[in-house]
Formats: sequence, C-alpha cells, structure tokens
Amino acid sequence: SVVSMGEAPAFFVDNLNGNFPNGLHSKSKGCETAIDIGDKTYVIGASIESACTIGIQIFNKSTSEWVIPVVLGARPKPSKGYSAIVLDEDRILVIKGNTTSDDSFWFLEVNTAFVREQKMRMATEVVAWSKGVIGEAAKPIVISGPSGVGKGTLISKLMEEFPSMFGFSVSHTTRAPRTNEQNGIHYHFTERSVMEKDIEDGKFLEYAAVHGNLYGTSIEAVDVVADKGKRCILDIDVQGARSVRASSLEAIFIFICPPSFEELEKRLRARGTESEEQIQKRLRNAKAELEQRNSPGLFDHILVNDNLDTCYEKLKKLLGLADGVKSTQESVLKPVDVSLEHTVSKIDHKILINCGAREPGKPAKNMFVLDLAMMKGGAPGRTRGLRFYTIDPSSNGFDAEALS
Ligand SMILES: Nc1ncnc2c1ncn2[C@@H]1O[C@H](COP(=O)(O)OP(=O)(O)OP(=O)(O)O)[C@@H](O)[C@H]1O
Ligand SMILES: Nc1nc2c(ncn2[C@@H]2O[C@H](COP(=O)(O)O)[C@@H](O)[C@H]2O)c(=O)[nH]1
Repeated sequence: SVVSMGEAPAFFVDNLNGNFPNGLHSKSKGCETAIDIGDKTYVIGASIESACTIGIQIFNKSTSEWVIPVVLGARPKPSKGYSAIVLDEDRILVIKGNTTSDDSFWFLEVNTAFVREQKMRMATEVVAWSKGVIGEAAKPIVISGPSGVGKGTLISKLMEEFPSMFGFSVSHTTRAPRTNEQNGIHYHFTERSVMEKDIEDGKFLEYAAVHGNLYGTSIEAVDVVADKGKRCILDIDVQGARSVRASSLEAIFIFICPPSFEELEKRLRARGTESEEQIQKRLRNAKAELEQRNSPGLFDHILVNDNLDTCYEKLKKLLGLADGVKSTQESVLKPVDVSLEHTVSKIDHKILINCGAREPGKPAKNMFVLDLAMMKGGAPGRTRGLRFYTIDPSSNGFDAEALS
C-alpha cells in the first residue's frame, strides 16, 4: 500500500529529541528485556530452554515467585538486542534488533482471548508468540462443492496458469492417500489421535468429518501461503466453508455445481479412486451439499462446471483475471535493516523506531514508523496488517516513504 505524504505526523518530528508525554519510551537493552504488566514482570530473552529460541520467564510480584510459562506459537530466533512495548495490556510488541524488518516485529501475547482460553484449558500460565507481518494478504478463496464436481481440477488449472499468484492450502486428513497423492503436497496425511490433539490445541482454522474421515485446515497451512505473498486457495467441504465464514478469516466463497446429478456420478466413477461403498456415501452427501449452495450469506458465487474450459474462464473472470492478464505478482516488500541499537517510542497506535544517527549528506533511512492501527489476526497465527515507513525528520514530517 502507498502511504500518503501526510502520513508521517509532524508531531513525531517535532519531538524527536524531547519527551513523549503520551507514549512509553524504551531502549533496546541487550539480550534480555524485562517489562511490567500489572503485577507481573515478563523477562524476555533469558534463554532457558535452548539457545535457538527466546526464553520467557515471569516474575509474579504479588507472590514473589518466578514462573516459566507454556510458550505457544512460532517463536522468534534469538537476537543480541530487543526492545519491548506493552500494547493494550494484553500483548507485548517485541522488536528484534540486528535483523531485517521482515523478522523484526513479534508479538508476545500474554492476555489475549486466545491466551486466556489456553490458560483455562491447560490450567497453567501461558503466553503465545505471533509474528508481525507488514501489509495484508490478499483475501483467500474458498472453493466448495460435492465430491467429483471438479474442484481439484479447476484449482490445478489456476495454479498452473498463475503459479506465482496462488498457493494451495494443504489440509490435514485421516483418509488414506490415493496412489498419486503425496504427503505434504496434496494433504498432510495424519493419524486421527494426532489430528484431534492439534484441533484441541487450537491449531486449526476449521475441521469437519467428511465422508467418514476427518479433514481440516490448519492456521499454519493458510499462513505459509500468505507469507510467500500468494493468495491462498482452500478446497474444503460445505461444513468447512461455514466454519471459515464464522471465523476471523475474510475470504471469497465459491460453490462449484455439477450440470446434473447423473453427470456428477459419472465423473466420480470415471475418476476411479473410490470403492463402490465410498461412491454411494459421497453421492448421498452430495445431495445435502447441493441443497446448501443457496444457504443465505454462505457463498458469494455459484459456478456450474459443465464444460471445463467455460467454467474455468468464468472462475478467472470473477477473480479479476481477464484474458491476457499475466501473473501480476503483489508488490514485493523490500525488507530494511533494524539495527541492534535503537530506541522505540509509542504514541497511540504508532511506534517510532530510531535506529541511530543519520549519516551527513545521506537521506534518513534510520527512522521508521510502525503503524499498528490496521493490525489484525494474532496467535496462533500471524499478526498482519502492520504498516511500516521511513520518515525524514529534516523535512518537517512531510516526507514519508512507504515500505509497505
Ligand atoms: N467439466 C468437466 N467435465 C468432465 N469431467 C470433469 C470436469 N471437471 C472435472 N472432471 C473430471 O471429474 C473427476 C472429478 O474431478 P475432481 O477430482 O477435480 O473433483 P473434486 O471436486 O476435486 O472431487 P473431491 O471433492 O472428491 O476431491 C476427474 O476425473 C476430473 O478429470
Ligand atoms: N472441511 C474440510 N473439508 C475438506 C478439507 N480438505 C478437503 N476437504 C473436502 O473433503 C472432501 C473429500 O476430499 P477427498 O480429497 O477425499 O476427495 C472434498 O469435498 C474436499 O473439499 C479440509 O481441510 N476441511
């Protein structure tokens, strides 16, 4: 996104050498940072578990006890310096120094809804990491429809024609692999007990029992696609579509319909991947799925897959991929360096990061604003929607260069 010229507030620029009456002021303090929230002090960076992750210890001031919490989520690798700022009393923004902006912003959630739920479930102290990502991912596309209608075929065509634009959300399933299916590419083939535990641990965006097996979309499956700057495609059943609609993930929902029930049966049989018993089960379920295609507020579009090429063209059209459009990659963000020594100051939802003295005669590339106004998501997935731009203090705040 492009940030308008007026985005960098003159307020920051005027106060660069002064105090920040409305904000906290924190300096990166080496490899360990302590921060207070209520009667707890969170010590971040004391590596107690291993040298490859940032450790967390909590000192409870009211009981004078140290607690080592359960740490959930993808954890940042340690750095030589961090600074930390409390946001809304429920999470700590941890800025890693000595790294680039694509790995610098992390949120340690200490009292968000997700963490509170996990604390209750585990009856212990819990914190959760969520990686901060600059910019928003394009809305994922949910494709639903009865078994054998051609969802997979249409998705493969789209991914083949636009490989840099789309990425497939690899679901988990307890179903046995078909002969041509590869683990980690078509599905993550999983033991039921393992999948049930992961569901309980909050790792799934949605899951459902489909045709006698368990299927589900992990939060990670959607995040890894978005992290590559690609638009995620989910191939899930109608129950799953309903769950995603009720989740915080904004998506476009498309239902693929067969031209007739007889044609659906013909395709399912011609595919030759299911036993007669499975085919009968899938056809029974197809009736119920077809009935739900007009369920109010569920699907944004319904496409009939009669002739494959015609249906594919319609799909491309509704995704804004008119004929001749080549794979237009989202603008790729160039990461910038966040130095080891830096100071951070918070004013409302804006964090000013000052990475040290400007070199004479060179444009200022050392003073950044991290804008959290549009942030969304969070543990157990990423925190997205961060905006990041440089400001030039010598130009009265009217020179902001967007980095996101
Ligand atoms: N428009 C079409 N006309 C004729 N055959 C088609 C058409 N679209 C797909 N097929 C064929 O129908 C069969 C089922 O398609 P596909 O496997 O893509 O269905 P699906 O909706 O992904 O099924 P499932 O939900 O079981 O994974 C395949 O053999 C495919 O080649
Ligand atoms: N709710 C979910 N449904 C899913 C997921 N992954 C696939 N599916 C649906 O299951 C059926 C059967 O698939 P098959 O590969 O065994 O033929 C099909 O309708 C898929 O859309 C998922 O993660 N969640």
